[in-house]
Amino acid sequence: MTRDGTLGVAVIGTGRMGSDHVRRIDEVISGARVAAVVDIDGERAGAVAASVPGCAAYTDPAAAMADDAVDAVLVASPGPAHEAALLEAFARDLPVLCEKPLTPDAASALRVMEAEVRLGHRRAQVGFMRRYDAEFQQLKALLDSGAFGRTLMLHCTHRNAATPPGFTGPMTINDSVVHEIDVARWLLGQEITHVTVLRPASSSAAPGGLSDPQLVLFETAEGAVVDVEVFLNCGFGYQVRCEAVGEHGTARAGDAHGLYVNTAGRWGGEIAPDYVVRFRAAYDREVQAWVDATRRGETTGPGVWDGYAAAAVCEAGVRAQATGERTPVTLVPRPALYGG
Ligand SMILES: NC(=O)c1ccc[n+]([C@@H]2O[C@H](COP(=O)([O-])OP(=O)(O)OC[C@H]3O[C@@H](n4cnc5c(N)ncnc54)[C@H](O)[C@@H]3O)[C@@H](O)[C@H]2O)c1
Ligand SMILES: O[C@H]1[C@H](O)[C@@H](O)[C@H](O)[C@@H](O)[C@H]1O
Repeated sequence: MTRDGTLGVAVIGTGRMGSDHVRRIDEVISGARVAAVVDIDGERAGAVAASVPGCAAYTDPAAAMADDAVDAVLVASPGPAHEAALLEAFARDLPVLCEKPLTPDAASALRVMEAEVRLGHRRAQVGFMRRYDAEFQQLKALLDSGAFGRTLMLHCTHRNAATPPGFTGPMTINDSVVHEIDVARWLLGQEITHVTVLRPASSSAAPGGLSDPQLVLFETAEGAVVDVEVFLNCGFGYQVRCEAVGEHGTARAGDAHGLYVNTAGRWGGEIAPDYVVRFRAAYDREVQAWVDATRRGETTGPGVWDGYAAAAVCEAGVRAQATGERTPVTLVPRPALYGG
């Protein structure tokens, strides 16, 4: 850390999320600065580095992590590149904020978890940003207060305007539904034991071969049921909602549509175009929380066990998607490092 205690961060991957996190660290949050950026596309890394005073550009994550100005790492490369970056950071005992998913499959997530367990202390926070969204936090506090009794069901909606090019069927689970997997585990405080995926007739807006929308069902260890409508080419905007059904009441997060407007014989609010807009404040809080905890020498928030458990559920989900069968989730025992 620099003499004033500011955290020097290397941001790995300078695409949509990485460049937004660079802007966030540079302009929005306190206690950190972007010391380096890394992208296998050197031109992109160079262009992003040029926008931040004193920022170095690299094409190799290991070289950036060896830079003396780097105290911590924010991983925003695509999921398949996360394992290598995490293992390199652990080898140097550097704190990490890793964008979701931790890794795209359970075996690689397990390798990452084993490496952190060998290190002997938690070093990574996983980018499940909904845990930092104000409405989701209110919902969590309400359920934890016990006012609604046991939570019996969650009804979730996850809609995107359109999928980016190259989006595949398994990504529906691994990249999108992974958020509901984390939200369900977090809100209910239970592991998911079984996954079922139903595939209605696809929308004509779905790119060739992609099953969209889908209905994903989770069953949990204490008998709760979670349904997720995931519709990634809905066309009209970005919508994420979660309604909890308790014994004594229901509550729904995700309806804040900004200004409520009456005009020309109609009433209504706005729908965010994408996650960058909808979850802007949550990303800000998430990165600030990571920086604050790291400067205190702590690791907080969703961690590697959460990333591993989510990857195991995703793996069952991808199998359930292909077979149409109710598919069990297999988890290794929870290591003591994560409260097991
Ligand atoms: N939390 C969220 O809501 C959210 C939203 C979008 C994306 N994400 C996650 O953020 C990550 C990045 O997604 P994105 O949409 O910004 O992708 P992107 O394709 O826009 O950017 C990825 C960047 O990483 C670079 N890259 C690829 N391999 C690399 C490597 N080995 N080392 C360094 N750089 C590498 C690419 O050249 C590209 O510039 C993914 O894990 C994704 O799932 C999270
Ligand atoms: O990578 C993105 C991101 O995680 C968004 O939050 C989610 O809504 C999208 O479906 C997914 O593709």
